[in-house]
Amino acid sequence: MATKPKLFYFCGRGRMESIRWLLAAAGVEFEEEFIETTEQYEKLLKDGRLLFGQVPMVEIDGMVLTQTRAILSYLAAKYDLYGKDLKETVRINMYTDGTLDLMLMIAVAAFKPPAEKEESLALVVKRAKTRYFPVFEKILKDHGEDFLVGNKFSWADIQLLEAILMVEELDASVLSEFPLLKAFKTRISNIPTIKKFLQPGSQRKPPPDSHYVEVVRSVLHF
Ligand SMILES: N[C@@H](CCC(=O)N[C@@H](CS)C(=O)NCC(=O)O)C(=O)O
Repeated sequence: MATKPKLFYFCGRGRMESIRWLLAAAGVEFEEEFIETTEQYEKLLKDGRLLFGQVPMVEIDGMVLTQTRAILSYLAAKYDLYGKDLKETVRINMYTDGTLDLMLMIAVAAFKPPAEKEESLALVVKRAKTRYFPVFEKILKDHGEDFLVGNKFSWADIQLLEAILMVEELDASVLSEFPLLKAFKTRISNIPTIKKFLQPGSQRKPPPDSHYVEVVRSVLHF
């Protein structure tokens, strides 16, 4: 039997969370090793397992993968969540690059001092409302289909739901002007693998708290 993919990261969302979402949505079980100490991180470095000295790192199919987007696109292709041809794939890449940019703003904000953090998170909500969500609302309106690309469930749908839920944690009414995104959220949340991932006790991680921020800071020395 094939071994489960193994994820190496901190015990928090950060750059790994979209990888967890994609695996969970594909119905793939995975193991996690949480980095909690400098010694653990240095061992990974010393053993040459981190290509550019960074995590996320994922062991899968006999490979040691790093670079978040590369890992996500490998998983999307492997689990048939990456469109039926190059034209669908590039659209999925555009949509997921957009939602990754938005979610990275949230991840980075956790490490800022309180006043700056508040300002950054307000900007996230503004960007979601004015830059990102109008685009996805229009895509759904223009083609009238259930999914973002090719009328088929893909990585783009999974990551848009992840982004919507993250922004809703900052502003629960963020979808009030986006009726099609509201319906999309309900639809995608009810896909059985995703529904399961959204239940308490899954490998989904909570928003960053002060403990998470402290661990990352102390392991990475910043
Ligand atoms: N482009 C990389 C960036 C990875 C990255 O910056 N990882 C951080 C943790 S979230 C890290 O390992 N930082 C340590 C360092 O850069 O030395 C990716 O997307 O995976």
